[in-house]
Amino acid sequence: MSHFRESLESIVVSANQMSQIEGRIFEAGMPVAALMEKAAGIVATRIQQLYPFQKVSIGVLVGPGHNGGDALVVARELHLQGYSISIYQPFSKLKELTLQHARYTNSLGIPHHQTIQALQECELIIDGLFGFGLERSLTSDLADAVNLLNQWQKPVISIDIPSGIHTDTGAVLGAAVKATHTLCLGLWKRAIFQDTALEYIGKAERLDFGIPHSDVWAILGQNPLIQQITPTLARSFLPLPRPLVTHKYKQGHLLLICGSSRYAGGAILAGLGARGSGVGMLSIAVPTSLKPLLVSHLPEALIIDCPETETGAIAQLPSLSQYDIIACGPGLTQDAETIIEQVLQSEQPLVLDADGLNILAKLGISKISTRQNPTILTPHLGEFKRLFPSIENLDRISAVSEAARQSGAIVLFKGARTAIAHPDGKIWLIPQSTPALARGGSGDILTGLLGGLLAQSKQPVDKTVAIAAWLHSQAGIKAAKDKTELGVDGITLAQYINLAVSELL
Ligand SMILES: NC(=O)C1=CN([C@@H]2O[C@H](COP(=O)(O)OP(=O)(O)OC[C@H]3O[C@@H](n4cnc5c(N)ncnc54)[C@H](O)[C@@H]3O)[C@@H](O)[C@H]2O)[C@@H](O)CC1
Ligand SMILES: Nc1ncnc2c1ncn2[C@@H]1O[C@H](COP(=O)(O)OP(=O)(O)O)[C@@H](O)[C@H]1O
Ligand SMILES: [K+]
Repeated sequence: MSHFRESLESIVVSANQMSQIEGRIFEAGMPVAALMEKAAGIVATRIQQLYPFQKVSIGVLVGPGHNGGDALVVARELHLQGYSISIYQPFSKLKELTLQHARYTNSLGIPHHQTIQALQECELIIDGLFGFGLERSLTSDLADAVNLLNQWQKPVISIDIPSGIHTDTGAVLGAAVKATHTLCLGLWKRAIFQDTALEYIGKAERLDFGIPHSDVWAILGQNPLIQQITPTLARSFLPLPRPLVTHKYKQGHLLLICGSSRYAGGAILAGLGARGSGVGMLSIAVPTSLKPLLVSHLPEALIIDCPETETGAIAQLPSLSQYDIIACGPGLTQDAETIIEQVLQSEQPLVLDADGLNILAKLGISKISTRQNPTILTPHLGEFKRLFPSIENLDRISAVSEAARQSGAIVLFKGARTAIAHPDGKIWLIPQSTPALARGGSGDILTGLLGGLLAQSKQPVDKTVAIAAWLHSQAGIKAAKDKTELGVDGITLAQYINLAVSELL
């Protein structure tokens, strides 16, 4: 892919932004019908690549707007190529252009049906009910039709976005088409990155139909607020190549503070994540009784044995001044409150995870507001709710953005699709991952990896946080490919980090 085309690949837009971008194109003179012909023509070509066997019978769902218009153009082209097409068109009132296409497909003899049952024998469904113009919930008859379609469990290709999914929030509006494949038109829409929409989107693909870059930048600005991490961005954010003349302390010194007699494994896994980052020097502060265990798992790390509480948590920390980055939390238990107070006073960038976050929630999130250097919070949903109880009823992308704004921290919101927000409004999205990571210990690996990359990086902190999350997901994907979704324990995951890096280069 050329650099020119690739630069649109990272862009993620809302419905409103997409409609403004299209609006500029139309205002400049591009006929609406010509743009539809272009976009839908590319969809039809892609469907032919995916299903080249013309004997396949295809059902096409047609909505009232331009998504329906796209679907009719696709129906026409596939019909002319010899495919057997049946159309489901439940609306009598159509937008003018869509109506014209419907007249023509009718004249070609393609059957138009008002009930979805007529499509029951079709082997493939193309969904053009609604695109980014969906503004209210699907009503009863239509919702019933969509639910019935989902029960058939046929291959479904959705045009632009699965119909019924809100383009921004990814919420299901009444009912939504469960696609096996989504062909996103022109620019990635927000919903593609929302956990709530994932089961509906299937395999997502962006089809470029030649949107002028100037129109995109005119609406989004040169530094768009929301971007997904692409391999090109990931490559440019990595702390590579290393300078030839360097030494270990110049490649970053990370202090991990983690573990307790109850949760020893969290410290080991965070250490292994840091190992995967290639950090120059790794120190790990653990309760004194854990030292021999940590030394045996991580011979390269400097293990600092800390006095421990009666319950086996870290009671006291060494001086923190010599480290580039501190990452703190995995396996601490809630008894480590005093040390969280101490790390909050530290002058370095600070990553807080797991019990570090639970203790911070108790102390109050405002505790981080006086910190001079960045604080990075890495909550999963449960931790997020404890930290930000006032953020309710928002989709994940809006929620993480609001959390960063309220707290002044960089917030990495873990999930099936992890999202990272900077207090200035910038958001990074992680496009792919694997449920193989839904497993105790995956998050500890991320904490170590993130700390280790931050210690080495010369990039802005939010970019490094994003690349850590991206590598973590990629390592999971690669491990799951080799070992199945059941084979990605923490130690395995850590070993695949390096493979994710080397494949990127
Ligand atoms: N305008 C163009 O020429 C292009 C449009 N494109 C397509 O156009 C789509 C956007 O088209 P539109 O703006 O027409 O919007 P949609 O086709 O997504 O749907 C909007 C229509 O559905 C109605 N509607 C919304 N919610 C409804 C509900 N719950 N129940 C019943 N009716 C409902 C609206 O009143 C409107 O008529 C994109 O997703 C894409 O597929 C792309 O092909 C690019 C080119
Ligand atoms: N369904 C999923 N798909 C992709 N990634 C997931 C999924 N569930 C969890 N993850 C990832 O796995 C990690 C789990 O972290 P966390 O919940 O902190 O676990 P732990 O504390 O047990 O290590 C996060 O990076 C999260 O994004
Ligand atoms: K659709």
